[in-house]
Amino acid sequence: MQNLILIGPMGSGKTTVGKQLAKRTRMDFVDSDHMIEERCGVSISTIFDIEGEDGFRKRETKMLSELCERNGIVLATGGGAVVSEENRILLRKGFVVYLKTSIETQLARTQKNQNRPLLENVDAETKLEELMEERGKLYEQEADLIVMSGERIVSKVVDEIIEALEK
Ligand SMILES: Nc1ncnc2c1ncn2[C@@H]1O[C@H](COP(=O)(O)OP(=O)(O)O)[C@@H](O)[C@H]1O
Ligand SMILES: O=C(O)C1=C[C@@H](OP(=O)(O)O)[C@@H](O)[C@H](O)C1
Ligand SMILES: [Mg+2]
Repeated sequence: MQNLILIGPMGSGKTTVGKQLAKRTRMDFVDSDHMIEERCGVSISTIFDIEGEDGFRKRETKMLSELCERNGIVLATGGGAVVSEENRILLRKGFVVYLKTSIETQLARTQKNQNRPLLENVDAETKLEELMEERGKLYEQEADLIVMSGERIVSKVVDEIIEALEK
């Protein structure tokens, strides 16, 4: 069975939607960031502190290559997973769903969470805009399905993905 892979920016809901989608489809849920944290025994922020973004990206590619070997999982990626071509090729083995949102929604949803190092000590709105400038086209290009995930309850987003899969 093909993997269902969620892509999109920070705060688009990949982790949250992925968990519910997995329950509803009776597939296993895997979040690549959580798997990296489990393997390293420290948070994503600590990995960025010690090894920089480059170190994190190497770990992310290694993790994605392992996870994409599995079958029948719902995989929530991190927002930067699409930047590397190597990652994009790996993700294409699955059915890729892009959770699309506005910057305002991303801002509201990421405000409370402390574990997003790219948004620490910077103007978060400017940073999210810059990242979308760089990554927006890649999300669109890699998507087999695009679902709007702003201003909607999680179960509605999941409904829409399941309906599209059944077609
Ligand atoms: N569709 C949604 N409606 C309302 N809140 C949401 C929705 N999707 C996610 N959230 C909330 O937004 C925050 C960030 O979601 P998360 O799943 O961690 O995003 P991502 O993994 O894409 O960065 C969480 O607190 C989550 O509960
Ligand atoms: O956009 C990014 O580059 C990142 C997004 C994060 O995941 P979420 O999109 O799940 O927040 C996490 O992988 C890391 O902080 C880097
Ligand atoms: Mg996440």
